[in-house]
Amino acid sequence: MEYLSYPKDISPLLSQKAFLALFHASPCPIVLLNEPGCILKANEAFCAQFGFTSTAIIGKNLNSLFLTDSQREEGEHVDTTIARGMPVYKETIRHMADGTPLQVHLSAIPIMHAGRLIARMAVYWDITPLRTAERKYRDIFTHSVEGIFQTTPQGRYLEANPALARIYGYDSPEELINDLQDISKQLYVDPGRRDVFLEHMRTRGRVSHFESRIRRKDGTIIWIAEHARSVYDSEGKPRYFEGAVVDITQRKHAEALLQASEEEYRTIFETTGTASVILEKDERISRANSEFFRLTGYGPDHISQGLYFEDIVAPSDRKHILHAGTTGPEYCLTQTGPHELCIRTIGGDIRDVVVTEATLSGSHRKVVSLLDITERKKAELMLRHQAFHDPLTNLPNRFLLMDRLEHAIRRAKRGNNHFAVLFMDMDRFKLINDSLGHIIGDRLLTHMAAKVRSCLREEDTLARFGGDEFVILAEDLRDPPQPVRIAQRILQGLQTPVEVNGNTIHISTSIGIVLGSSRYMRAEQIIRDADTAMYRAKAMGKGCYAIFDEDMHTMAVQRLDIENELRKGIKHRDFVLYYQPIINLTDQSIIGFESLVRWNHPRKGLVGPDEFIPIAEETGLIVPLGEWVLFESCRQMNDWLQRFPSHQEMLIHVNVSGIQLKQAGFPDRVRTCLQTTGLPSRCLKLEITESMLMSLEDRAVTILDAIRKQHVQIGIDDFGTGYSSLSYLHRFPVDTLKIDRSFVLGLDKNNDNAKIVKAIISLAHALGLNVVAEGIETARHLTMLGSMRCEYGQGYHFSHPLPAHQVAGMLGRA
Ligand SMILES: Nc1nc2c(ncn2[C@@H]2O[C@@H]3COP(=O)(O)O[C@H]4[C@@H](O)[C@H](n5cnc6c(=O)[nH]c(N)nc65)O[C@@H]4COP(=O)(O)O[C@H]3[C@H]2O)c(=O)[nH]1
Repeated sequence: MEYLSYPKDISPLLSQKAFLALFHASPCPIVLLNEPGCILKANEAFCAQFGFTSTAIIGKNLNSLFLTDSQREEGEHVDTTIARGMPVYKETIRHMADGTPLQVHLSAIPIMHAGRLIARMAVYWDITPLRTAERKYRDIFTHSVEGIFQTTPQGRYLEANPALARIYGYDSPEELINDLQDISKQLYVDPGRRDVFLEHMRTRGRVSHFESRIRRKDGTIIWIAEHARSVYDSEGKPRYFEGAVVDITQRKHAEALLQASEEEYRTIFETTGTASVILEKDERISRANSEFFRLTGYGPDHISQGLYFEDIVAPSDRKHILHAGTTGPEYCLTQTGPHELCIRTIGGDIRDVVVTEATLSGSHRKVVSLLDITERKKAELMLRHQAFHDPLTNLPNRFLLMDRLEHAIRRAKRGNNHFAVLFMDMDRFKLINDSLGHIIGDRLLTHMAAKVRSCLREEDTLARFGGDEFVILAEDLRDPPQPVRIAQRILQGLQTPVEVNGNTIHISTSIGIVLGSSRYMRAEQIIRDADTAMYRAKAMGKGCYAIFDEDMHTMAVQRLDIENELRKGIKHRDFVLYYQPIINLTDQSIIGFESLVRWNHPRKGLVGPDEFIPIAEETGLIVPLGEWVLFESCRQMNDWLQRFPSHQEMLIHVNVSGIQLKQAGFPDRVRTCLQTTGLPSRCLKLEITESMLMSLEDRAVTILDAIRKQHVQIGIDDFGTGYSSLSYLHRFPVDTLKIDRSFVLGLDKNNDNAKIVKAIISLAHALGLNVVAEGIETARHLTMLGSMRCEYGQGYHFSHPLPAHQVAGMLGRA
C-alpha cells in the first residue's frame, strides 16, 4: 500500500491540484473518508450516481448515510478489515438518496501513513446493468428450448443447457457433460459426422443447419440441426465451439412422409397412363408427365418457357375455355367433370381427349388429365358408319333408309316435303350370281350402285336394302312426274352392258315407285307398297317400272288380310292334308304318297296352297305350318303302315320350304317328329324345290347330310324350273329328282320337252338318282315316260290328291 502511504495528515493531499483534478474527473463514484468514516470529499460522479449534493454529505458518516439496518454488520466488517490496513473488494448493494438500490462493486481502500490508517477511500462501480444482462443471458441459456452448448475441439462438453440435456435424454446438463466424453463416438450415429463438423469449423469457422442423426442417452436415435461457431484464443487457435441444437426429428419424419407421398404422387402422376398436367391459377402448365409429352409432342423445355393450357386446345374448341382473368393470358376450363375436347399437338395433329380436372386442396392449382380417345372415337365413327351402311357398296343400309324415310314422312305431314320412294330389284340377279359366282355378283351390285347413284341428285338417298334390292328416297320433289323421270334415267343408264372378268353382262332392274302421301304413317307401309309396285313391274317384263296405285293397294290389303287369317288358321289348325299317290310306272303299284296341304278356310272353303304358301313363306308362318304338315304326314303314314301291313315299303313325300330348312336345328326336329310319330325314317322323303336348294348354297349340303344320316330321303322338287345347271346336281346329297309337271304336260306337244325330260332322266340315272315325273295326265304321257325309263310318276291320270279317308279305301282295295 505504498502508493497510498501519505503524510500523517491527509490535508496536504486534499489540497493538491492534481489529485483534485483526478478525483473529480474520475467517472467512478469515489468518496474520501477520514478514519472515523466521515466523508471528507465526494466526487461529482459519486453525487451524480447516488443523487446527493456534495455540501449535504461532507462530514457525514458514510455508513449512516448509505447503509440500511440490515447492512450494519457488513459495514462493520468492512471497517474492521480496513482498520487492519486491508482493502475490501466486494459486490454489494448501496441505496441512492431516493432509496433505489444499486448493485455496486465496492473497492474500499485504506490510506496508511507510517503503518497507521489515516484515511480511506471508497470507489463504487455500478454493476447493475452488467448483472441484469448476465441474468438475462443466463435465463435465456437456462430456459431456451434450443440446446446450447460449448464444446472443446477435442469433443468434450464445457457447457450445456437444460434444453440440450433434455434433447439428448439426460436428467441434467451436468450429467450430460460428465457422460459425453467423446462426442465423435458417443453422440453421432453416422461415422465421420463429427469430422465433417470439424472440417466446417476449420474451413469456415461455423456451421449452420448442420443436420445429423444422434444417439440419445437411452439409445434412441433422433435428428438434430446444429448452428455453431468457433471461438478463438489470442493466437487464433480455436478455444472452443459454441452453438445451438434443435431437435428436428419430427420435421424429418414429416419430410420423409412428405417425400414418400411426393414419391407416391410422382409415381402415380407418371404411371397413370393418362397424360396429366398441373395447371397454375393462370392456367399455365407448371408440370406434365411423360405421357403428356408423348401425346402432345411438347417437351419439358416448352413447359419451362411457359406453356398455357389454351396453347394445346384445338382452335375449334377454344370456345370451350373462357377468358377468366383481367391480366395476362389467364384461361380456365369452363366445364367441370369429365368432358371431351380436341387438342392440337405440336405437330398440328388434332386428337380427341377426355378431360378430367381436380383442384389441389388448399391451392388454386389443378390437376388436369387428358385421356386420349382418338382411336376409340375413330372406331366409334367406323362402327356407326358400319351400322348404317352396306359394306359392299358403302351405301346407306336398310336402317338408315328407314330412319330417313320416317323423317321424310314427318316433314310431309307438316306439308313441306313431297317425296317418292323407288324400290329396285335387279332382274335375274340370282341366276347370274348362281351361275357366274359371288365375286361377279358383287361386282355387278357395285356397278349398279354407282350407276344408279349417278342418276340421282346429291340430296337423294340411295340405299342397299339387302341382296339385289336398292331403294331410293327422293325428297323435296318439284312435280309428280319427277320420280318417273328418275326411273327412266336409271333404266336407260343400265342399258349399257357391263364387262366383268371377260364376261359381257346385261343388267336391268324392275322399279316400283310410291309417291309419298299423307295416308302413310310409317316407313314400312311405304316400303311394302313400293315392293308391291316393283313386283308389278317385274310381272310386266324385265327393265320396267310401275307406280303404286289403288288397285295394288287393294291387293296389298288383301294380302295383309290373308296373312292375318293365316295366322289365325294356324292357331286354330284349319288345315287338312290331301295325299296324291306316287306310282311305280312299271307295274303301276302305289309306292307312296305326296302330302299336299289345303287351307280349310272358314268362309272360302278349301283353299289351294298356291294362294297361301308364298305368303306363309314371306311371313315366316311356313315354319309352324310346315312343322304341323311334317308331323301330320308322318303320323298318317305310320297309321296306314299299321293298318295295311302289305304296304310296308310305302314312302310319304313331304314338301319342305327352304325357310324351314334354314331354321337352326331342323334335322333335329325331323328326328323328334319321327320319334314322336313312330314312323320309320326310311319311309320319309322330304321334297325341296330346286330354287330353294340353290338359294341355300353350301349350307344345303350340310343340312341335307344331317337329314340323310337319319336315313330320311331327299327329293328335288320342280326340277328344271330353277335355272340350275345340271352340273351342280352332284354336289347335293339327294335321292330323287322330280321332273316339273310343265315338262311332262308338254311332252306330247313339244319335241324339245321330250328331249329335256330324256336328258334329265339319263343324268339322274348317271348320278344314281331315281326319277319321279309330275303331272302325268294321259296314257300317252305314261307311255312316253316309260320309254324313257322313268321309274315313278304322279298325276291326274292315276289320281288327284285325295283326303286321308279316301286313301285308306284305296289302300284297302290295292
Ligand atoms: N296340272 C296338274 N297338276 C297336278 C297333277 N298332279 C298333281 N298336280 C298338282 O301338282 C302339285 C304337286 O305338288 P308340288 O309340285 O310339290 O307343288 C306344290 C308344293 O310346291 C306346294 N305345297 C303343297 N303342299 C305343301 C306343303 O305342305 N308345304 C310346302 N312347303 N309346300 C306345299 O304347293 C304346290 C302346289 O300344290 P297343289 O296345288 O296341291 O298341286 C300339286 C298337285 O295337286 C296333274 O296331273 N296335272
